[in-house]
Amino acid sequence: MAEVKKIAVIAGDGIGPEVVAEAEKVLKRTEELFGYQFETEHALFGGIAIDEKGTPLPEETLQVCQSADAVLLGAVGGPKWDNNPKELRPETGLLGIRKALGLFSNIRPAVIFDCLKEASTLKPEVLEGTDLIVVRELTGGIYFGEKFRREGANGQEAVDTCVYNVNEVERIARQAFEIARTRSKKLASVDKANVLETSRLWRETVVRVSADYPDVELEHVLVDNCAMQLLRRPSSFDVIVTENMFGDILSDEAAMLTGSIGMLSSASLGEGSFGLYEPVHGSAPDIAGQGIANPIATILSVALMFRLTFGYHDAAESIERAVKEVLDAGNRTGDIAVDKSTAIGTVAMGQLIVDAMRK
Ligand SMILES: NC(=O)c1ccc[n+]([C@@H]2O[C@H](COP(=O)([O-])OP(=O)(O)OC[C@H]3O[C@@H](n4cnc5c(N)ncnc54)[C@H](O)[C@@H]3O)[C@@H](O)[C@H]2O)c1
Ligand SMILES: CC(C)[C@H](C(=O)O)[C@@H](O)C(=O)O
Ligand SMILES: [Mg+2]
Repeated sequence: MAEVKKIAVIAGDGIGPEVVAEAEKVLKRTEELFGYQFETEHALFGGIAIDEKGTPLPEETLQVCQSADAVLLGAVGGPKWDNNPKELRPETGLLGIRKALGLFSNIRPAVIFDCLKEASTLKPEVLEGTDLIVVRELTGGIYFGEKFRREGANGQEAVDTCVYNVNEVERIARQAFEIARTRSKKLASVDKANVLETSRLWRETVVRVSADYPDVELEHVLVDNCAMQLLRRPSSFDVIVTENMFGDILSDEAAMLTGSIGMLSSASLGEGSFGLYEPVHGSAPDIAGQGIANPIATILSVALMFRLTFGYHDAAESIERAVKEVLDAGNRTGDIAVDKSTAIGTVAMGQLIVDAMRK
């Protein structure tokens, strides 16, 4: 009998609950097919937690996550809470949970399915051979530096500070080199070292760490150039490592190589095997409640959880193969459909994937 794995499930807001429900069906099917056992515990987080508990990250939610082996998260936020400075500030919500759980490394693979090339923003010949991962530093940089307002000579000023220490850069660099080692041994470190002091420290540190990885070919790319090269020569990238805000932006850009942000899964990791798994997309208030969100990013996040936290490679492969089969058969949610009139909904897509899973 396999050991019971505890998974904290945080559905969140907007389309979060819709896509997480499909991912939970995948967990259940995995138990039936492979005999693995999962104990799920649901917790409130984000806007719904503000409404019900008065805070985006209640203490009990943090405890549920801390006592679990992994966290499955949908998405949080929405217009109801976003603009109220007292409510869903990212620093108390998403940023707070990442920091509290020590999740400094955010892995965002952009997997291109051949049959979806028609949905991509790029021409098929430019996309050919593209398979890349953005490794985003997650608990430092301008997101976490001191922020304040002050009265300046010309009126009110707002200040966001960007801080990185050498240890923060070194640990993410080492992780990216390790990942590159398991792939095509190419690492692009993205910074803005022609302008930013944090980027100069970043580059120096990556260069120093690279001495321990002589088998990995390292290139440095300035972030503005990287944004352009991602559209010009995406297949020349394999692993991209970058700081928090650059990684946020570049991973949304990379999503469009796959056809939609509804396809991009992610893993947020710390030092051990514990991880938080979530789609890269947000709560999509514009389509929430309509049953049309693409659940594939969340379902592929479960596959990442199986690989990176549990080592259940057989079950991960079963999910990934099922997703490919369902897409190859022509099934599309609206975001990846060329002919929108043929699009299927969230539940139908989830069920097709569950039904296609095999041992
Ligand atoms: N990790 C998270 O929880 C997370 C991530 C990003 C944004 N957010 C929050 O989500 C809210 C909305 O943010 P946004 O609109 O900038 O970004 P978003 O990712 O929610 O949506 C951007 C666009 O992509 C579409 N989209 C996103 N996911 C989709 C899916 N699965 N299927 C089909 N289409 C999809 C949306 O309909 C929208 O048009 C904000 O409150 C933001 O702070 C949360
Ligand atoms: C909602 C926001 C705080 C978050 C981020 O910037 O990290 C999101 O965009 C993401 O990519 O997970
Ligand atoms: Mg983002």
